[in-house]
Amino acid sequence: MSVNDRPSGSPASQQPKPYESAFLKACRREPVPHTPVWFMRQAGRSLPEYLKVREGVAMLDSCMRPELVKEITLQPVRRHKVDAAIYFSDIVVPLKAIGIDLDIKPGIGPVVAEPIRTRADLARLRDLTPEDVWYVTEAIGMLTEELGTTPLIGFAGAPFTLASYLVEGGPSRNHEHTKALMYGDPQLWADLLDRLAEITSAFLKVQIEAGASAVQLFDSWVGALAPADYRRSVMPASAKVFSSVASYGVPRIHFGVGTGELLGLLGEAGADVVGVDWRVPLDEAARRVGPGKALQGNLDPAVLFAGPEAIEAKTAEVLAAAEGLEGHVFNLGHGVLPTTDPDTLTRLVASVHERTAR
Ligand SMILES: Cc1c2[nH]c(c1CCC(=O)O)Cc1[nH]c(c(CCC(=O)O)c1C)Cc1[nH]c(c(CCC(=O)O)c1C)Cc1[nH]c(c(C)c1CCC(=O)O)C2
Repeated sequence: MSVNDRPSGSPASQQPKPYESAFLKACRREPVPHTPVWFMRQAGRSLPEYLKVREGVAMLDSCMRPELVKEITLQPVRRHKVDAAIYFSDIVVPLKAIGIDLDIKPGIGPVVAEPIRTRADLARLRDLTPEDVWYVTEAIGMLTEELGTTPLIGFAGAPFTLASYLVEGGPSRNHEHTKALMYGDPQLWADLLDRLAEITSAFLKVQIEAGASAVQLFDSWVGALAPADYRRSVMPASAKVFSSVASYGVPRIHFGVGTGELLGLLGEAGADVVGVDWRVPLDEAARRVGPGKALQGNLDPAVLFAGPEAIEAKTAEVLAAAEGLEGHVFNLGHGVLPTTDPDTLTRLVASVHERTAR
């Protein structure tokens, strides 16, 4: 029994629950009062109140302070009236928590001191326990209380995207070391991805057990792979993550960038909701994903710089392509860009709600 179950007679059910929220209904492909909206990277540098509370606090340190995590997670909910909160953290937090020496460098991203490239290196990836990430349990406990009926999305990096940072040692355009390992030593690669699947599964379970109502698996860089390689070398690990949390019954969202050719497989890996970037219109994405899944997306985040008329026109385009989908969660096709004017995001939420009110 989790906090996400339908209300019953138990005392815990007397608190308002997000079960009937538009966001969770859309994920379950049920009728909604309006199309729900949230934004990847809705918390972060686009918000002056975020920059203020982050002053003098390093990114990874901020992820380990429950009060600060709570405040940053709530900021975009208060300001934009989005339909869901996303837990403030980073995909590398569970790796840091098991003792990998890494940092998030401003303007660069995660940097790993000693890349993982050999069988001996694998031993550094030990199991993650709930005690390793006690601050996640504590922050989510506080958050679900404050959020009331607004759902909280938990998240993790998918095995491929985590492997890419670990093997390259940092952000990479071509993922050459990662692919060299994948093509050159398939057994070591499979063992590495399996290890990461275990860690990711444990991290998602901590978040769900603490009260997250949905989870998103970010495989941001998986669009670098051809479908046959994805199916053979990556999908088993991502599928393991999805099946490890299936019994909780919370919606599982799967997202990557440049995944037009992979959309069907991203669904097949075990997602209930497939995230789509801006390169494939949602009606075409629905054909590629097939029946039985909701879709999330897919306004180009750069459109938010084009002025109110263009934003409205492109929003209408996304919603028109989403008409007739089994379930649609409105989002950007990737994260909010740091220089985005936050007022455009607030207006966008209101506009989607107005245009889709039923
Ligand atoms: C690939 C990836 C990372 N982190 C994440 C991904 C997957 C999502 C995606 O594809 O964008 C996931 C992530 N990272 C962060 C969140 C917070 C929740 C939210 O979406 O609001 C989420 C969901 C906070 C963050 N994670 C990071 C920031 C910026 C650092 C800061 O504010 O000081 C935030 C708010 C740092 C980070 N961490 C990472 C990158 C590429 C960067 C940006 C580096 C930079 O441009 O400075 C790795």
